[in-house]
Amino acid sequence: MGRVGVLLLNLGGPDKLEDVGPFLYNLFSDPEIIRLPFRWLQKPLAWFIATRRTKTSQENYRKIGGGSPLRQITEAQGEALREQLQGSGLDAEIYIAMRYWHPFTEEAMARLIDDGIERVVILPLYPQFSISTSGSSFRLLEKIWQENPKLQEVEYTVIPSWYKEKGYLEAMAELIAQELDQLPNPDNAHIFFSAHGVPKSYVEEAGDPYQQEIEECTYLIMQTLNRANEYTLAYQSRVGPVEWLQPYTEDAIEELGEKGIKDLVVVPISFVSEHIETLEEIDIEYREIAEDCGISNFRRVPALNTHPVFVKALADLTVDALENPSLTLAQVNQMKKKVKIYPPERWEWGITTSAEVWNGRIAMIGFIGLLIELLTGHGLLHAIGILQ
Ligand SMILES: C=CC1=C(C)c2cc3[nH]c(cc4nc(cc5[nH]c(cc1n2)c(C)c5CCC(=O)O)C(CCC(=O)O)=C4C)c(C)c3C=C
Ligand SMILES: [Fe+2]
Ligand SMILES: [Fe+2]
Repeated sequence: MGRVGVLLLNLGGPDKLEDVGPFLYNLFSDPEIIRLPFRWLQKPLAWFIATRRTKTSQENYRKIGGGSPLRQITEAQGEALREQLQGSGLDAEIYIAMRYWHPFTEEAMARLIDDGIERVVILPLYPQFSISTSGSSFRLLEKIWQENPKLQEVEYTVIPSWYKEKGYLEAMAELIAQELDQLPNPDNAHIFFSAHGVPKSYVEEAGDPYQQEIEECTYLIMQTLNRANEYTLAYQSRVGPVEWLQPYTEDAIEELGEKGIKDLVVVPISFVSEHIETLEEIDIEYREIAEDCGISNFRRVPALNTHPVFVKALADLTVDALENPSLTLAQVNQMKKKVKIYPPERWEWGITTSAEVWNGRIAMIGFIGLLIELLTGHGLLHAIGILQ
């Protein structure tokens, strides 16, 4: 076998407060994060939203030490994986490919080519697939592969999602059990799975399998845990005005508080490293909500980070991927997008879903155009003299 590389995909996060604005701009420039009918609107809208969000987001990063720990943790995971693979006789180089911040996917691919890697395993650090996370990285990689002739000789295989992996489920169950057992009465605790949300339209219109994978993953973790505790699944971190997957974490916590739940063990399940949504959103914001509604014992299960059982699971996934038939990026992008075409391909007359979708979009574009014009002083209404 030629020289092997493992490409670890992750989202990336600002290392320091000055990075927050450009990081947010990169994130909102991605059509897999904000799905617009017109490409030309993407960059101005990304600039607009990033500019508006930067201050609040910086405040949140300030509360967790002035930047995201994601790069450091992902590097430690990469190093632990390299050692684990070496221990089982596979010498592999690890490459970290972030989607919106350093080390960018393009940088990782350039290094991988320079190092003369001949076989690559593409392993997203997201257990469940979403169009907005692994899907976005896969799409970018497909483009990089198509555009670089040097990559035509590099063999690769993709692991689309891996939430059913035994070692992953066992590591999650172990961490939950540890947290439950800190409580005076572990059997009475309510287990609260908090997944990162996505807009509802991703699932219902674009066919994102994310919700189904999250639900199945939650069920499998509970089976592995093998305890009789009651549990809830809710979705956190909603951004913007559209509807996201429900129930929202904040509402579900309040409801449990009203029902008289006193002990809550919160499990972050869409992500395997500590990041702003665990350290700030759960540990600070949701804890406050819980305490305000009478939940006196609020505990959060730590992220997997470099948990040895989890690292072993990543190594097993890598070895299995090398031993099994390869999966291409085109196959995975096709396979994971299985329901409706978005936007609807064929126009239908009357009060149809497609008409409603387009009406909404046209109204949104008009509204955004007006906002940008009011802020910048340039645009159609100024040109034709309606605004001065
Ligand atoms: C599985 C995990 C994630 C999904 C799904 C996801 C979808 C998603 N996220 C946004 C908007 C933002 N995400 C931000 C940061 C961020 N998101 C994830 C994970 C998922 N996102 C991570 C790991 C991070 C980085 C965290 C860090 O420590 O830096 C941010 C920036 C932070 C903030 O301002 O709140 C935004 C904004 C959307 C719109 C979306 C689905 C469409
Ligand atoms: Fe996010
Ligand atoms: Fe958030």
